[in-house]
Amino acid sequence: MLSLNGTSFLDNSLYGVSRGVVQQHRRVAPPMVVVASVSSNGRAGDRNVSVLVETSLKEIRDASPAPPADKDSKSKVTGGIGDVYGEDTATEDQSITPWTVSVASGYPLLRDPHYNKGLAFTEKEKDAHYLRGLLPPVVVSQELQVKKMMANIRQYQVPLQRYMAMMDLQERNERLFYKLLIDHVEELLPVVYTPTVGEACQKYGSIFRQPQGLFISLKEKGKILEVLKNWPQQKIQVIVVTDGERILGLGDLGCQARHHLLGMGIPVGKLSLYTALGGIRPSACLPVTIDVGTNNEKLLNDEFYIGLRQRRATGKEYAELIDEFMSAVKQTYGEKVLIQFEDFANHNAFDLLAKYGPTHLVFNDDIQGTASVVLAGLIAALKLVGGTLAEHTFLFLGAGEAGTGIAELIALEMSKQTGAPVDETRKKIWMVDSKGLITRSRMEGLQHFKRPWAHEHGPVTNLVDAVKAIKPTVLIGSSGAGRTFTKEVVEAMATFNEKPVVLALSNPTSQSECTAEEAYMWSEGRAIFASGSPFDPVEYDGKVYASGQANNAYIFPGLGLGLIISGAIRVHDDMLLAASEALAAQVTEENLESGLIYPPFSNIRKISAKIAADVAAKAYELGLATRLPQPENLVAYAESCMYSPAYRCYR
Ligand SMILES: O=C([O-])CC(=O)C(=O)O
Ligand SMILES: [Mg+2]
Repeated sequence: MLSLNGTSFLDNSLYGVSRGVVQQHRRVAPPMVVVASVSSNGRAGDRNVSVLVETSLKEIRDASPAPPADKDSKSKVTGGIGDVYGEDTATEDQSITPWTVSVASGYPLLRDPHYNKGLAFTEKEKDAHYLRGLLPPVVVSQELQVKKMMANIRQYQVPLQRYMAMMDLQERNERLFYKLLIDHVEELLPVVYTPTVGEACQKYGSIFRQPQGLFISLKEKGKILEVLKNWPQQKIQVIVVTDGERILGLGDLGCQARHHLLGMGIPVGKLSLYTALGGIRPSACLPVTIDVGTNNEKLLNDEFYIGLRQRRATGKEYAELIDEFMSAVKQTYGEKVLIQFEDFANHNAFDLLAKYGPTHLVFNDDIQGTASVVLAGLIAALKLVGGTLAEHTFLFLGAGEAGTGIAELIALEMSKQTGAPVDETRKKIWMVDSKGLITRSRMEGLQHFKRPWAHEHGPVTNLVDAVKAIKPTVLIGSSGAGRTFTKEVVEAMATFNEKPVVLALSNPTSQSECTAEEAYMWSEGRAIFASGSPFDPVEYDGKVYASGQANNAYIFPGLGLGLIISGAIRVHDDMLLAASEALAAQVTEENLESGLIYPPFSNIRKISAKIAADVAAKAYELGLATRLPQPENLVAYAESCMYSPAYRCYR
């Protein structure tokens, strides 16, 4: 262990670098425990920590005891609090030279969310890390902390208060936050994710918090490479990026809401799930908000708005900023970093995916993740309603990213199953947009992503008439418009289907096309229903109906893990199909009997490992994997790579 007294350590000429922050550090009373190294390019990496140290990896190794045998720290340089990677999963590339990491002890240690354990520091740790007197005498287990925090959170009746309590915890004690989220995933998912995150993005305006990700605005044009260097972590594996133009079904939230945290609400929320549900270590996740302005008048006129106060840049200006970002990311983190596009507006989302799909490891959650989760639900639903996919007829309300993305994946799967060309299988899928049924006669005015769904039919101007005309067996809401599956619509579905499949996908709950209660009531309890945001079980006619959550949160964490563990360099549609099939395979007879077409979220880490294994297997099969040789048991390998939120012992 390289454990040095701060003052003498800084005076030691072996460790040559000293910058302004070092001076600042000298004034901090408690000595420091430091684990340090710099990247091979000699660049001091971590501008946010209080000490920057330049030395070679070898010097640290020499100064370190033999690595302990436990799995967590295997073959890594360890020292004092935290190792040079800062986290512990096998998803790390052991060959890279690490970034600078320095870790404070004493008072700053209690303020560092990555290492803070609160009341769980042991007596030995209190002595070794200058904590004595800074904490009350009790030493509690992480389990007891979880119990206490859950009791605190349950005291709040208002979801936004629970959300804030969770965000506070994340900023205070990251491992406890993830332990809570993992151990109580079903209860806490609606708190840190949809619907509450959407409400938070819209409503919360008064509390200042720490920024939690990178803001890249037009002001940073020409400097994005430098901006990325300001982020404290170097080994990034997943980036979730949004430009805020279509947040959930809520529209343009610009740089979003009115304070720093919420500017990042969606990317931060998604990445929390990458960690909790998919086991990607937190320090490998980078949330990014691209700010090119907003067309939301309310925000533009809001004196507290934190984003660029201008209308959205478009065309060349927009494309150049994104292009600079994409290049800078690849240059900084290499070609195996996964970039997830989230909540871009339709007019950019498809183009960005088409443009960067061939050159980067990119994934659009709203087009591809939603598609994969819905296909999984449909595969499971077939066991209840009978028939093959190709024997069903699909009608979508909403022909944007989610709708056309899902439709395309269904058409691909049908084609795979029947051998018919995709052009043919698409004919079983119909779409209604704001102008009515999409038909060939409307072809000229249609955006390119809607055209494959324009079939021969006379004009139909609204959903009810479309339902009556097409007689779909499956009705899918991807409109972002709440309460659009009216009584008449659901009743019509129930007249010609014994078990109508009704999926109300739009988020958050306020935008859901109908509620679970409405779906069951209006179909006399016969609907197979799932929704993007969760609904509590409902009672109808003396029977309790639970409904599943058709949300991409089932897919992206496992898909991301699979891409990372295989070192994949591109996302392929077959990986999405593999993810769908893996998820559908996790739906048990028991789930189906109670009307659920998704497995419970309580098993999500196991499910993610299975999805990851099948996605990775597909990456190897397609020759897109770079991590060789292929592990023999991919499920076991995926599981062994997952981040654990258990506290580590600081020696
Ligand atoms: O965030 C969610 O809950 C699902 C999603 O991607 C969206 O609605 O845009
Ligand atoms: Mg989304």
